[in-house]
Amino acid sequence: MPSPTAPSTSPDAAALPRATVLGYPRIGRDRELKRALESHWAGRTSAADLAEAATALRAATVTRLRDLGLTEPSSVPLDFAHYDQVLDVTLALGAVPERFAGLVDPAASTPLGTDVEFALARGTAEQPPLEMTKWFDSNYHYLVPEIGPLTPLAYRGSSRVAHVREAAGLGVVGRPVLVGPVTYLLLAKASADAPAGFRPLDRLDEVVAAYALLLADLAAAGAAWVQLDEPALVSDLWEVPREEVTAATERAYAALTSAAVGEARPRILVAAPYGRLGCAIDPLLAAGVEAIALDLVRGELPAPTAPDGTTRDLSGVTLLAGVVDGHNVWRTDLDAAAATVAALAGVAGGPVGVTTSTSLLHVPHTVADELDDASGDAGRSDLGPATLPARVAGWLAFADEKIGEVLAVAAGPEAAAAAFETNRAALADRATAPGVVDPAVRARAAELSADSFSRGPYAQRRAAQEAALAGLPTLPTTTIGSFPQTPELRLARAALRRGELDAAAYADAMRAEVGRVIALQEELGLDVLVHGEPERNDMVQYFAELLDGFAVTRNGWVQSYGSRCTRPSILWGDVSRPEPMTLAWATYAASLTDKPVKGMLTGPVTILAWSFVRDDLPLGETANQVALALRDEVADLEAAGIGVVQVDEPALRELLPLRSADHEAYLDWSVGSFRLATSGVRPETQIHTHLCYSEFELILPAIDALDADVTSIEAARSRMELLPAAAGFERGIGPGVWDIHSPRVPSVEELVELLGLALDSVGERQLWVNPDCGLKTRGYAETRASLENLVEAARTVRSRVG
Ligand code: MET
Ligand SMILES: [Zn+2]
Repeated sequence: MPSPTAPSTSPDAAALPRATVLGYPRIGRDRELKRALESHWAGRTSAADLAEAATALRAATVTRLRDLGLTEPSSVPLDFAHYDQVLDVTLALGAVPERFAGLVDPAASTPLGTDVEFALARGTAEQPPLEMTKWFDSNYHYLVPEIGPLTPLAYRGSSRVAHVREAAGLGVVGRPVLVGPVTYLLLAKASADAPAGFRPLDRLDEVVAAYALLLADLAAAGAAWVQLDEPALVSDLWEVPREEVTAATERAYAALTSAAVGEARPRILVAAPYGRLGCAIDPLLAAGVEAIALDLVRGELPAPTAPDGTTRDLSGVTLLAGVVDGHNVWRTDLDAAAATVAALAGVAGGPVGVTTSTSLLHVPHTVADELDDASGDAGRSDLGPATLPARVAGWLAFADEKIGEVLAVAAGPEAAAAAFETNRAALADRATAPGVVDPAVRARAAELSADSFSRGPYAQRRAAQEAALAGLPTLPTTTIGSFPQTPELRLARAALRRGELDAAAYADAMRAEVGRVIALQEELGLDVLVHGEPERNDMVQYFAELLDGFAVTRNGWVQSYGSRCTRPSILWGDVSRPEPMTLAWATYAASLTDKPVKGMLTGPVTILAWSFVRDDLPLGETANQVALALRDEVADLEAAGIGVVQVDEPALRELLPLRSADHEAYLDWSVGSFRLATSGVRPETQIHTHLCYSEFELILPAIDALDADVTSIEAARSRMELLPAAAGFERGIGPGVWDIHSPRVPSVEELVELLGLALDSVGERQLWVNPDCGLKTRGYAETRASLENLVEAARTVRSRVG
């Protein structure tokens, strides 16, 4: 075991700062990066213009972080990426998939440019981009590396080196941040040409050799510390068994620390955000990394003994206590955080640093942008009227405010007495504010019994539904809910927001669209119709705006992927439904046709997953509150004669905890909340659900337990791969046959073929015919052509099965 070089905790250049953050939003307070990227992609600006804008944004960020108080050496994280931090490592390693090889000169070892970067991120006319998937349990998406036995893996230079020099030019010793080698390879998938059994982790040694060169480059540029993010260590969701992950971690970091600190490398901080590190700390200790950042919001203090009974020696390592939540927007309880830091110092046997639990990538820039200009607190006049109640804003800390919290905790309750005092007052205000606890909501939740979560036996429901929906053919056709969001619809919404269109005129425009969507579906011959969701800006925000207990921000943008941002709602109080939310649209649509119209709701888990949730109530209880509001909506729809209701849960897989030990509890409350929302109906009312975006094998039993009468699920891209595993399903299932992620129109033949594959696994009485997901991002040309083919394919297969 290499002997660790312990950094001292005295304030010299080698010491890790007492206060830092693991990362900062990259998109810019006014989404400068988004605009710079999109105008470059649209051909309006050159690569040099983009580089200039990005340099200016980095300089503004470094200066801002310093001005906010991150003044110690190495306390400012340098984590800027044009598009994605995982893609940055792919570029540094030259790990370009074979299909893009033509873009790269293999002989040269120069850094890859933005042409290659954006080809991998966005695809080219000929080649599809890297796949994109969710980053741990966040709503950020990274680009999945594709690694095979022959994929190039040699250091080609990293943009971080220039970023270190830029910061130095501003008088700041920055701390470059990179995804670590173990996490990089665990996030990768085997390339299409890799032999069976090949795993990207098999190429660890080459990747580590490349990182060693990168580290040397960073040291030469003046970096005293580097931060390597290893969130993979807190997760069990890998195909590679944990012992192998542990062994790989020790091997990788022993190799990296074997170089001398100084010219050959900076000191190494390994960050383990998003959960409990547990025993995965041992290989890091054994390898002698200089510092480890622990997520103490989700995770816990290291136990004094390792599983083998030996005492853990923490004397050689600096620990950073991640006590400020990087993943949510609430003010930290500073007293509790200070106590946790003290407890960690007790375990560590010496002083520890203070940081965020994760990068601040997941929260907006600053609460100041949500305050009314009149508040005088840096209010912005260019953002329109404030949308967040001022009182709620007082309970929040976004990225900039969280930096203040880290500094306050590091200083301690005496030195930062004023900050602690303000904090206590804000927390007390939140605890007692009306709406945070709504006695009527709590009373209703307390009355729930097992009956509230279950419907009658399926056989009985099926018979009742067959009678109620007697006009439906076998293999009924339907869509997932949304129809194309045309420029006219977006313009109408913008005009409503600006006050140029009044609510009545807006509603008329939406009703007209519902009329067009119903007429189109009748013309195409679809069987179960939808109203098309024209009135919804977003499938979660639409409900958040109508439910009590939620607030929306005006500038609370968070990067979702590349240049895309979302503005999650903030769930701050007990949830209830002041009035029906979708009823008028559904009944209007139903009045235009004799065919069944499917009501359309977003499920409780998805509403929580895509909002900032409260931290003062267990998620399961919040989910039940949302479920009860939805249950009332379902009841209203049923009473108004809507006999089919779909409750979408595309995020069911996304919230699955990273540790297997936590799965059961999660699936219990998440499945429970869906059942609570949907089980109040009569047997003849048909409940649908819809899932997409993820691989669902792992949670098939939970999907079954939702007990929906019909489940539509994304399946076209994977060519029905999931279905054999779903063979035990007895209820209706609609595997998507049209991949709606591109404008490509699937032919009747290929749709027939996919339906044939589906029928290998599920019975013809169970099979529904539908696209993979909603059509809101599609245009009408391909929508019409694809749905025509879909209806035709269903007819063809129907005539075969009789
Ligand atoms: C991401 S799932 C989307 C479901 C929604 N009903 C729609 O059709 O858009
Ligand atoms: Zn979907």
